[in-house]
Amino acid sequence: MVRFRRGPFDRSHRDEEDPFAHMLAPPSSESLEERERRLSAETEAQKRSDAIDEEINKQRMAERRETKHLRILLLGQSESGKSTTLKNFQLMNSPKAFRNERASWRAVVQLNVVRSIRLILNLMSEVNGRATPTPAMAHSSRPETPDFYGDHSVLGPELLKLKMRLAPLQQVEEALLKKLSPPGSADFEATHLAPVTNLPYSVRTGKFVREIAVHSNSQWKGAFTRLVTSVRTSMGSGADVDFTEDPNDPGYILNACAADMITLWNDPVIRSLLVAHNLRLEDKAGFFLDSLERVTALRYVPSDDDILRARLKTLGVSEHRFKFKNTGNMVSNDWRIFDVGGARSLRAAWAPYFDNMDAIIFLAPISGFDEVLTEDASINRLEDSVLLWKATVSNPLLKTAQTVLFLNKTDIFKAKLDAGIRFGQYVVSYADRANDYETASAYLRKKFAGIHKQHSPLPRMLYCHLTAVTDVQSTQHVLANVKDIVLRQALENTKLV
Ligand SMILES: Nc1nc2c(ncn2[C@@H]2O[C@H](COP(=O)(O)OP(=O)(O)OP(=O)(O)O)[C@@H](O)[C@H]2O)c(=O)[nH]1
Ligand SMILES: [Mg+2]
Repeated sequence: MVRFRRGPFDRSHRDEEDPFAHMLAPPSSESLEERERRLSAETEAQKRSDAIDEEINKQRMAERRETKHLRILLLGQSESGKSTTLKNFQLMNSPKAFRNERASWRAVVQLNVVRSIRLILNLMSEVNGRATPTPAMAHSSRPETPDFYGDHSVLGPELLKLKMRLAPLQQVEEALLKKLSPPGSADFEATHLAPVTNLPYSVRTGKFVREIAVHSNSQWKGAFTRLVTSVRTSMGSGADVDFTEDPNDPGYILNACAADMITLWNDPVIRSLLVAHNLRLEDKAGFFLDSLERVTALRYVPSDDDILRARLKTLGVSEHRFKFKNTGNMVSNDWRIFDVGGARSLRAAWAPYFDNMDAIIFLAPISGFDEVLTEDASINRLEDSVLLWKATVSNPLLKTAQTVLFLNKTDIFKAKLDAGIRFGQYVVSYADRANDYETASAYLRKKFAGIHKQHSPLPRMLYCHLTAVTDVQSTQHVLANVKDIVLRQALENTKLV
């Protein structure tokens, strides 16, 4: 019979083959007394060995607690409010550091202002272009809208002069972009807004006008280090920050254009033109036109609220580290929060971060029910959020993560419903239910919860909040709640509860 060796732990042959077995065996002449002494010594040795093992295990556990950080991933479409939520975390955790960065955000607010004004100027150019059709336009295949020749009559000479006087804003834009991302840096292309063109408005606002964006791992705030170090009060109003020391500060031109910008924004003709073209600037990201006097002041330093409202698109994925004080030391107080770029083309970069997340915060901006995606005008924003939510909750890599849903931008959602925009016109299944905030938000809550329940690979809780993450107070409350949920789960995971 052929015998197979079954491996190193095959006991049937061990004694014959182990060269130490013979040496370690008790002597054959061992007396009963000697045997007892030997066994007692062996028991003692075993106890010591067990104690050492236990100590090593304890150390390992402690090390694991120290190195195992709690991980939260922020997900959602572009402009859903992920980076704004991150700013709230920063404000909650280290308000001093957050406020020390005010100087950096000043340029972003200024860029936001320029962008809003440029949207108005672009619209004026288009309307003006219609007033004096070139022969090419006259033969253009572009369908004539009923107001094709009508708009020009409303743009009087005063408005046209105003438009010319605001032309230097383009220089401001260039200067600010250079500050945020110097030429040659990886961000220059991404941050660069296209110059004002004569392309039709719909085309310019679609593909050709790039949004201000900064790569998540770039050091754009570093460009402002000199200014940051000159911020002498980190908590105060920043009144003693002197930007006027810099002769090239774009704030000079912006300040000089302030009165004209205010006149333009408050002009009733411009307002009705915006309404006629369905351009609700006040709902757009980075809207500061109602605070022009304040934000164009030479010594302007953004408030907390301004920083939360400032819009800077994220490219890539960025990791942010926090040390939160926990109750007790059962779990790590080391937190990592991951902020991703939400535009469609950037979503492929998310997947490597799905593994091992303690929680995801998914932001669905419910105010987008009547809007389309900037990157793809054929897709309704709310529909995109719903599909993204479904894909997220059904992802097997995220099955053990706690799911927190923020139905965000409730302030804009409410304002739209109050203004008479009908939810049921865009969400057919809503039919003719009441067009009020309570009914519509409850409907959305139920729909998102239904998808979560139906598509989660494992049964799990859903923590859903109606949020406006630009509102610091209510958001801090919600985030404290999220922190508790993550901590509680982490404690359960360590089987210490
Ligand atoms: N009114 C209002 N504005 C909001 C709210 N949440 C975010 N915003 C604004 O919407 C804009 C977009 O928010 P971000 O946080 O930059 O969006 P994001 O999800 O990080 O977008 P990407 O970086 O492109 O993926 C910013 O100007 C915010 O201030 C909200 O609840 N209400
Ligand atoms: Mg972002």
